[in-house]
Amino acid sequence: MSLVPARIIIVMGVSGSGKSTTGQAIARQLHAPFLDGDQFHPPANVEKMRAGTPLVDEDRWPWLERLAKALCEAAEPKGVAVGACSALRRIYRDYLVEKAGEPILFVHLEGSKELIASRMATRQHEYMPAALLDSQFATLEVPDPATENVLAVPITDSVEKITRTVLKNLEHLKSFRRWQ
Ligand SMILES: Nc1ncnc2c1ncn2[C@@H]1O[C@H](COP(=O)(O)OP(=O)(O)O)[C@@H](O)[C@H]1O
Ligand SMILES: O=C(O)[C@H](O)[C@@H](O)[C@H](O)[C@H](O)COP(=O)(O)O
Repeated sequence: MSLVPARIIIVMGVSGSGKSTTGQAIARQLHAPFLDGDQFHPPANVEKMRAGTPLVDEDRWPWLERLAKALCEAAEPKGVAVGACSALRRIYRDYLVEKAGEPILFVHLEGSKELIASRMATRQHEYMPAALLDSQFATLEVPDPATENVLAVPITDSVEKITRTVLKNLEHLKSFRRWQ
């Protein structure tokens, strides 16, 4: 499926894959607002993850809805907004699109568990333990480019290179012109 024009871009992937870092870099280049999914969790979700307990579907629906609606609002002023959200399962991605009421371009940060574990080991995170990485991979349903509006990029590339790759793909989306 060729990429569908979207005002909302969500950088997705397992914890530690680089969503916050890359999402901020893309937003900077687009002069767009950046919304980090981590900020939209209810306290109960944060406490659960901090305690080393993986979230389940029921924990995620209100979080995903809040983030989708906030991204819609954030995209109003300039016609673009960038988010970071693990969006691990296909049903979560479909739910984000449903609640946004418009297309979303997902950028999937793909990398090995070993590489991501090594990056988690050297980062400071408010609450997410590296011990949850296994459950993240167990829950991840890799997006299918044939049926989902997704661009997969390898996290072995630098943040700068990933950002360039994403922007290059946006150029083919007519909505990109409004952002320049
Ligand atoms: N492309 C990259 N190359 C090297 N290091 C990266 C890259 N992207 C992110 N990082 C580093 O990996 C760690 C995890 O990134 P982060 O943005 O916190 O991931 P997430 O938001 O998916 O949990 C951070 O220390 C970050 O600086
Ligand atoms: O289970 C999930 O859907 C994810 O764990 C999601 O909740 C997010 O990944 C965490 O908030 C940790 O944030 P980072 O992805 O920034 O590590």
